[in-house]
Amino acid sequence: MKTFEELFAKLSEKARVRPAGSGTVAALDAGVHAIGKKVVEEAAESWMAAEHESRERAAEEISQLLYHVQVLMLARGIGLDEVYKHL
Ligand SMILES: N=c1c2ncn([C@@H]3O[C@H](COP(=O)(O)OP(=O)(O)OP(=O)(O)O)[C@@H](O)[C@H]3O)c2ncn1[C@@H]1O[C@H](COP(=O)(O)O)[C@@H](O)[C@H]1O
Repeated sequence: MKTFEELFAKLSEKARVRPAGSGTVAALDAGVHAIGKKVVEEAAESWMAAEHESRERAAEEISQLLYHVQVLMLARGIGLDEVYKHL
């Protein structure tokens, strides 16, 4: 388990070190368009799970949505503070 900030730190490190076998590195290499499609896909799955499945399944889909949102941020070089200032 990790917090939103801890996951972002981990993914930032993956982007910097680029370890072999990292799904995050592969996603970053695929680019903003492909990452954006994953964000939309996970958003839809989160919605469907929240409406039709268990709380646990919805939480799982939402965690995947948060992951792909963070990858999108990294792909555009957007830091947490740049997002938080709008909250
Ligand atoms: N939290 C996540 C996480 N959530 C979702 N995903 C990715 O999102 C996919 C889930 O998408 P789907 O439900 O569509 O599953 P799928 O259709 O079977 O997968 P695809 O065909 O779409 O790849 C997973 O297969 C992972 O590739 C994640 N990948 C990584 N993390 C975290 O990121 C860290 C770094 O990961 P790597 O970069 O792979 O080392 C990991 O230690 C985890 O903590």
